[in-house]
Amino acid sequence: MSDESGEAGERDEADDTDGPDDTDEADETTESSYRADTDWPVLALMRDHGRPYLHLAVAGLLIRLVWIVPGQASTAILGYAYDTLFSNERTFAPPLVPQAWIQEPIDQLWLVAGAMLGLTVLGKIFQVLRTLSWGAFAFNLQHDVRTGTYDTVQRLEMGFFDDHQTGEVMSILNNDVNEMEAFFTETIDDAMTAASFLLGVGFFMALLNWQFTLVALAVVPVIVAANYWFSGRIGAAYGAIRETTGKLNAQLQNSVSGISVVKAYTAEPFEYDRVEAASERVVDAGLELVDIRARHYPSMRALTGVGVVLTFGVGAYWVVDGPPGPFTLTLTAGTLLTFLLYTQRISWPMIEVAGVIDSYQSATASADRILGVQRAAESVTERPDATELDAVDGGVSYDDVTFAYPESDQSESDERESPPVLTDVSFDVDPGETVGIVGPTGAGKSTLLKLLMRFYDVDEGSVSVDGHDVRDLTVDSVRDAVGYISQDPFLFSGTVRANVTYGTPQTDEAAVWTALERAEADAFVADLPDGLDTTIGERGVKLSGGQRQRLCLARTMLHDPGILVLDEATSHVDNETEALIQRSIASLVAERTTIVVAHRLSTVRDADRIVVMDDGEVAEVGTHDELLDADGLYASLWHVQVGDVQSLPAEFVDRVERRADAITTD
Ligand SMILES: Nc1ncnc2c1ncn2[C@@H]1O[C@H](COP(=O)(O)OP(=O)(O)OP(=O)(O)O)[C@@H](O)[C@H]1O
Repeated sequence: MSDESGEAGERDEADDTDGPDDTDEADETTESSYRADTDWPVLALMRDHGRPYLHLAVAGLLIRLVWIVPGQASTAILGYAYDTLFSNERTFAPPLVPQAWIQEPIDQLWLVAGAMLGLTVLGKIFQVLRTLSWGAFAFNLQHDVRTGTYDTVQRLEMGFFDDHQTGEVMSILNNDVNEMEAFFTETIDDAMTAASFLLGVGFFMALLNWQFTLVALAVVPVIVAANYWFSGRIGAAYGAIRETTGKLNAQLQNSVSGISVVKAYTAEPFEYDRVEAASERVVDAGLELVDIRARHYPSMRALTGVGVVLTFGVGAYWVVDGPPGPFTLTLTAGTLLTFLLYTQRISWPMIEVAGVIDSYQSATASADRILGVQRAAESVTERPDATELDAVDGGVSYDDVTFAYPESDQSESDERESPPVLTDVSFDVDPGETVGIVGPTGAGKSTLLKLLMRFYDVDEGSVSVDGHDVRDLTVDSVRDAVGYISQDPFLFSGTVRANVTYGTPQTDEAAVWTALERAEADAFVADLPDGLDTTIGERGVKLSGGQRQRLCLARTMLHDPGILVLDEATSHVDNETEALIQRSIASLVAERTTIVVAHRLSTVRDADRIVVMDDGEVAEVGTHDELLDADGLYASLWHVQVGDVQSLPAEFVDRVERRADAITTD
């Protein structure tokens, strides 16, 4: 909060240098993707998030309004006392005070001193109340913006995360929201302080001598014009700073999270160059900002100085020689003293206006990005009449499913469709059945699972659970019914217990150990230094791939879903661990419908049925033996895996060679 008599609140540049990316190209392509392009984005955020705390803002505003006139009365009293007590130009007869109390000059002096002291004490009490109510409003509002934006981000469809870099989203949730805090807690109050100061001073000036007020405020139109110019320039500069800061964060996040690859390839100098380039772009944007400020603030001071000199020069002439030119009102020395004090003091709010514009434009650049995330289109939306999937039998059907990933052309801010990755896919999984999905890389296997989880919605056809189109069901109830174990299982930084009971926090210790036993994870967890309470590091880095996978299986066992989908769940482990995991998966699979995506065909050999995908289409369906007998794509893949390459048909070998050529050409 600025002191009312203090200097202009020039913003600290250090606040603004928190932020570039892989390449210059990426800079260009993501530029418009975080912009809401809304008029008045700060007001929109306040409207969306400030309602519950409106009473606090109103209290702060009322206190401010009540104090506008009394806040400037001391200076007017000083001028009045000078004219009446020292130069005897006027009689001492203040309103509302019985004349009998102020017969003697000493009584008059006491009254003046008492009034000024009373106004100062009352002013400080009002300032405390105003600061408390406005501060409470500002922090609650900022909290609401942060949690609201986070909630929106976690509900956005997966496509958003495919297109946006985590580091930049983090930058919005953290840096941009923090920028808003500075605006809510300081600038709004500073703006009101400056406005009420100007109004109060303007009121007393006009009351004392409206003609001389025109002279004293002659520089104001020039100041307004200069601030208008400043507002446009500084707004563009802040937009560039937020943009480059977000990209720097994205680059830092990329480089730090890929640190093991960086080290393995001794790519530290390369990564350093990328971070340096990104940081230099922030510096360039920051220097532009500094340049604009460096020109503007001194100009403001010079202009207000000209105002004081003008007031003194014309005022002194006016007092001595009477009103100049067209003016008619007389000016006393005491009134001139009051005007001089006012014009001196007015320079702070005049410059503060520039600080408020500066901070407002900074907040606008951040608010625009926050709203850009809050208003990101959701491609998976819940129908208003969506129903809950209650008791799950576990039947799953894919009917003529065609799907293409939405491809966003961010530089144009529009979306266009990429070629379909699934075309007319149909197959059923009966309750309790285990179905394997196999096929060459990129055939669309994982995509099938993502459609079932409603990470995306089909373009044509339908995916159903127990006969209900998943689009007619609530997203939560579908995801509750499906247990998904991916290729790269995610563990949160925290204890083994917190990770295994994630989603089922009330589980007792005995149930946790049972789940660990069934997942074949009990032995290694018991050997950890603190057992269930051992901290396993960010993303479980202190565990092996197989251990992580088994903890995820234990988590799924506690969750006990009606349908289990496994996406290459054993792809990252050795044969011994695979055998262990397969044993634990077997106990999960026995009780529920299971869909298993696998490259290692041995994983699905015993499945009730195997769906063979090829280039987004279903190529074959059957049991392992049926498919081998059919001697098609599955049989060829099987021969590759068992090392029997002599039995491969010529067209399969051709196909693999064409694919390899295509990859090399790409
Ligand atoms: N988020 C995405 N956005 C755009 N295209 C995608 C996305 N995810 C996958 N694809 C593309 O969709 C196609 C099918 O991918 P999918 O992951 O389903 O194949 P897959 O058969 O599971 O492959 P793999 O066996 O290598 O895991 C691929 O061409 C892939 O490049």
